[in-house]
Amino acid sequence: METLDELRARAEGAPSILELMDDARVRAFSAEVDGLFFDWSKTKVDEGSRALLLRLLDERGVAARRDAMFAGEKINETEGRAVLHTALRAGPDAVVEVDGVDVMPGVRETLERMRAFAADARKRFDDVVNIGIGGSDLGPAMGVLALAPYHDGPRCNFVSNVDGADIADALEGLDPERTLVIVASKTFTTTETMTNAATARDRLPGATFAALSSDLERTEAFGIPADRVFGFEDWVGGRYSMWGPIGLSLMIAIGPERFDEFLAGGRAMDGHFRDAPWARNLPALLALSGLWHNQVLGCATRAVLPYENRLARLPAYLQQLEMESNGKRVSMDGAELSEHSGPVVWGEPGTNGQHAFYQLIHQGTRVIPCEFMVAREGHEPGLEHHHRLLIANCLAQSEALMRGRTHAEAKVLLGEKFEGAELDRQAAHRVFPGDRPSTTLVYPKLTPFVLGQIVALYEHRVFVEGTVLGINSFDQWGVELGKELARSLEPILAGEESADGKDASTRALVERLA
Ligand SMILES: O=P(O)(O)OC[C@H]1O[C@](O)(CO)[C@@H](O)[C@@H]1O
Repeated sequence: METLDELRARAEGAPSILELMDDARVRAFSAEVDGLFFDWSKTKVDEGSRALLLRLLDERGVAARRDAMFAGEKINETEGRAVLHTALRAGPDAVVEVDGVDVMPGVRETLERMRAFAADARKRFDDVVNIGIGGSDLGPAMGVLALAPYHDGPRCNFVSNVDGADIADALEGLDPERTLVIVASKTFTTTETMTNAATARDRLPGATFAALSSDLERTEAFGIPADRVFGFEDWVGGRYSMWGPIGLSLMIAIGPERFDEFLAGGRAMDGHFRDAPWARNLPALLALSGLWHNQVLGCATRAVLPYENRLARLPAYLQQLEMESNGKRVSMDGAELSEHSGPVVWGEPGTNGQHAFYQLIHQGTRVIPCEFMVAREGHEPGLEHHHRLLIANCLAQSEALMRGRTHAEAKVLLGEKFEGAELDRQAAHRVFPGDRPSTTLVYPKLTPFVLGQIVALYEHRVFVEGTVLGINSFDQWGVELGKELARSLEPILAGEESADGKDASTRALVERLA
């Protein structure tokens, strides 16, 4: 891609972030929508590079593909499907057609059924156990923790791992009469989920079961009556599904009205993504900062660092959203990508990470672009001083990464303690190279509406990055081979089949573990 080459050339010998920094830059390299403020001034993108990055969006036809997505066109070409998670949060008057048929009456009807079911479940049950994995787990699990201050419904437990410890621990001490087990699986075939669901049925007789799935035949075969099944269409991808039936546990936890606020937050971000010019468009700006760091500068990872303890599951949620979407090796036409695919995404809430892995971010030899997130206000009355410390730490980290500390400054700090060569040696360990990039997302307070804004912001960011790279962000063929091989190994481990066809290492491991 020529524009990317031009960007790489500009990045060579670009001024430092501190040299670029001034008030005008902060104004130019930040944008705000509905209280959400994104600052990407602490990157090395200058005006010229920003113009090229924006050009990339036009060259790659991002606007046309975005409009095609919202219009229900089948942009998930390898599976022949539309991509319409946005329909799950569209307003009451929306009309969204797939193959000439408006899908919104069905969406609204399911949402109404969910609301009635959730309202009743909030009275009848003390515990909800959501059994699902990947997109059928991470969204609601992340959301229930994030919105703990609004959680006034039954306790919610999330079981995902096929490790029997997960389901055994979750079922411990539950009263079947007061427990709702939700089997969440789009396909209703996923080994982990179906194994855990069968165990729950055996071990908790008398519990009420509900299902969230696209496959109504399989839910019936499992024995779940139709009035406790909430279906969705194939145009909702697993990792984009927490807005609909897969969000049922979240709706039960916080109540239907607050779930509506969550949907409204997502809807507001959709409107912004569709209407705002790219230069002020938050999903586009997040994507451009991502492309700059990953494809232009060659940084293979990015850290997501929420200064919000209740966003502890957000990095895991974003790992699936970003890495399952944009971790591809070929472009839409099947040709090998000419650029790297999406980055490794990882992170932990601050300030905990500061006492664990930030050492490497500050002084390691590789540059790790950091995405900080922080709220202006917390939820804990009387603990405002905690929140001030939280904000101070968040801002201190991005400042330290940018500013760094020179050898001369380190020597001054050491004062009289050392001299000569020993002073130089000791100072070298205390040098911070600085000029390390970060972005900061500031939100007013982690309400259901704001969580909706943030999740939709990241969804669209992934879409923009994927589109620029020519990737289909909505399939996940890369998970299939491991599943097939696990299916072939299970009977070998059970002693029912021979390991002869396997390689020497796998045979030796089977022998040790069988
Ligand atoms: O909801 P299902 O069909 O059980 O799938 C769970 C997860 O498994 C995957 O298909 C990957 O194996 C994810 O994309 C999906 O979110």
